[in-house]
Amino acid sequence: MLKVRDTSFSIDGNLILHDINLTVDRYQIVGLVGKNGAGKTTLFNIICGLINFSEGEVTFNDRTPNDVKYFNELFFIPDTMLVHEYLKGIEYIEFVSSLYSKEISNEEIQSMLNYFDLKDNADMLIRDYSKGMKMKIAIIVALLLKPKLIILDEPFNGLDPTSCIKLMDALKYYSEKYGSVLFSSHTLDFVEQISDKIYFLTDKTLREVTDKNLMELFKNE
Ligand SMILES: Nc1ncnc2c1ncn2[C@@H]1O[C@H](COP(=O)(O)OP(=O)(O)OP(=O)(O)O)[C@@H](O)[C@H]1O
Repeated sequence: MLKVRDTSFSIDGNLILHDINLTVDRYQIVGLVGKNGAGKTTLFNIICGLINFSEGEVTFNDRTPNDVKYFNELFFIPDTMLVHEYLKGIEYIEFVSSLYSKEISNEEIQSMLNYFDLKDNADMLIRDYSKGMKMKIAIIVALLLKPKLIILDEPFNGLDPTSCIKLMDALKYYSEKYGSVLFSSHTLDFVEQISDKIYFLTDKTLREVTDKNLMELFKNE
């Protein structure tokens, strides 16, 4: 379903990503690791059609990012999620679901808020949310919309340990029932625990990790 083929990207003549090949299949969780500045966010921005690439091809269900339908079934949660500060949590959920023309039952919303321990904050302005709470409301929206692919850039950042465990369980459940997940993280344990496939971004190139011993990889970085 998601295919990145022989894709390269440069900024002002500096090569950031070289000849990237990546696939995410249906119902798969794919983890992406790499040191600071390796190019993970850049790669997600390319996949999400937010920046243009110089060479290669990106397709999602055979559509390219210059086709408006490409974005229909893909939901991206950036590392610093820009949520609408002057909406309440519950209003934000309602607003985004209306943008996507998705009817989500109140029961489903309440159960998701409850699961991520945000029920008591649903009527609070997002402006007053903590960093972790903002990430959780974005994750809740993504899970409720049920797109075919959720892309999350460092979703565990700022989450407390209980929320991290809940997020891992929620992503596993999501990938079994609804769709695929592509995420990046610096927490190697989480990546090893939930990923069906892991990619390592280093020296501008991407390779699939087969032995799952990520600690060893980073020792030699
Ligand atoms: N707008 C920009 N102009 C110039 N260089 C940029 C720009 N955006 C990103 N870069 C460079 O591209 C490289 C990859 O950055 P990117 O943010 O994709 O890394 P990352 O793997 O997500 O890092 P981190 O783990 O720290 O979030 C870095 O060397 C960065 O300096």
